Amino acid sequence: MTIFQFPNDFKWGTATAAYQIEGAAREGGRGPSIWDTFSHTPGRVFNGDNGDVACDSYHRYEEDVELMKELGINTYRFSISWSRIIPDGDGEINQEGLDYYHRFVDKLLEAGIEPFCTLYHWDLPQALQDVGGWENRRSIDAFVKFSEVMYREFNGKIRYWLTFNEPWCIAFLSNVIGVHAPGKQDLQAGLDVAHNLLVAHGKSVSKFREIGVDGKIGIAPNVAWAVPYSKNEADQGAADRNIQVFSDWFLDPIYKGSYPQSLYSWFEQSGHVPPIHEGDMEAIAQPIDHIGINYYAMSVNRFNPDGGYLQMEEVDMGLVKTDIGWPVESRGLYEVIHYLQKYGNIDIYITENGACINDDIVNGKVNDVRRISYLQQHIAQVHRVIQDGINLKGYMAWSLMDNFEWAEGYRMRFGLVHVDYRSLKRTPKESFYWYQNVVKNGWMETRK
Ligand SMILES: CCOCCOc1ccc(-c2cn(C[C@@H]3NC[C@@H](O)[C@H]3O)nn2)cc1
Repeated sequence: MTIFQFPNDFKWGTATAAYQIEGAAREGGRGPSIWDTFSHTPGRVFNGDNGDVACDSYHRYEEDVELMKELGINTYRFSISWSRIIPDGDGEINQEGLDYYHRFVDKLLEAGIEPFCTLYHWDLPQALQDVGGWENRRSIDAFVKFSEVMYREFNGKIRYWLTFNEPWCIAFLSNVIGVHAPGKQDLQAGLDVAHNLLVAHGKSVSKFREIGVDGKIGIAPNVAWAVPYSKNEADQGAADRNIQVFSDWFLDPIYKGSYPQSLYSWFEQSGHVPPIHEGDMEAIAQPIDHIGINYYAMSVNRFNPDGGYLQMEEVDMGLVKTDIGWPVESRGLYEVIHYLQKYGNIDIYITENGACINDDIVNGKVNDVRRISYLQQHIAQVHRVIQDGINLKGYMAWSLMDNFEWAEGYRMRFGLVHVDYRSLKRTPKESFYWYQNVVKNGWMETRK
């Protein structure tokens, strides 16, 4: 038997996001977001699923907090629906929206659970998209205004903040690959969005410092770890580009004040460059306190001239996969966190890690042993990283409960808690009780 002992002050949590769990899409003064539009556009989301109701957490948040108390976590990562706070993106403030999040955050604090708040988890107010969305620099000032409202309103209640969740998804998955909202397939649009969200991030961090918020702030890139299929240069280049587009493209501007040269040149060779205005790179490079890392899987990459904007393809090496088709390989978590040490021994939180395992309820239980195995492997890697002296401060399992998995709709389940989408009944899975034990003990044991 092996025991993996974690620091006493380690943050154990779970994570969710507003559009994926709240529902109440047209209640409480909320305005439409790009995900309301996208999910109601035929063909964009599996089965025509949408977030109109989701897990109904807008009305059931007290029940959700009770589940968190039962789970024993000390941290809960959630996101703010921008269009609940400012329905048209940069106009009037909706007090009902602020009131909702005060009720929710107060419940967390009463339960002794640290709120860990993501300001932007993909749900841009539609009114801003109508005038170009993140391609339009107007969204920069709109985001800074939204973030200022939140900083001033929740200073003293929320101490841990993230500006953006998964900037690669916001920029490239949504505007170059096109499977997420707004569903564009235009490389220049992706570079414009990536740049403008970075400027918005930096200006929001400056506002956070100017206000003197009692807390810490950062950003949460989803990261890729990739190894080349062969030793030939073309395959190595493909793997490097894949890694860099998720992490370096965003963290180099923040930590170094410039884009990574090799990937910048890669895009430039096809005539695409970020729309850098005077002062932008200085605005982006505001010091931050932590980064959140979202890790799910690693990949084996090889060069393919027809392989999209990176001329890269992932090679199926026959590994065990989760039910969304991602290979289970926890080694990548260890490798990528070491890779990120080039930015210094920064405070890192694993703000998302989990498995899509679509087991259903049988005789009142969900025996999701594959999710337990996935979590065990990845939490062991977290322990290795800490043993190496890296400042890994916390782990938030994705997700507390099954929820709206974007273009996959409700068919893909990542939760420790099962949700029946007809009755909205929550049922803790076996992985919930396994994780509860790890959190309670502060250590994890494996059989051998
Ligand atoms: C035809 C090519 O198709 C490419 C699809 O490419 C991807 C890549 C990555 C993802 C992805 C989904 N998640 C989980 C979420 N993280 C944030 C939280 O909201 C979770 O729901 N992480 N990455 C999806 C699709």
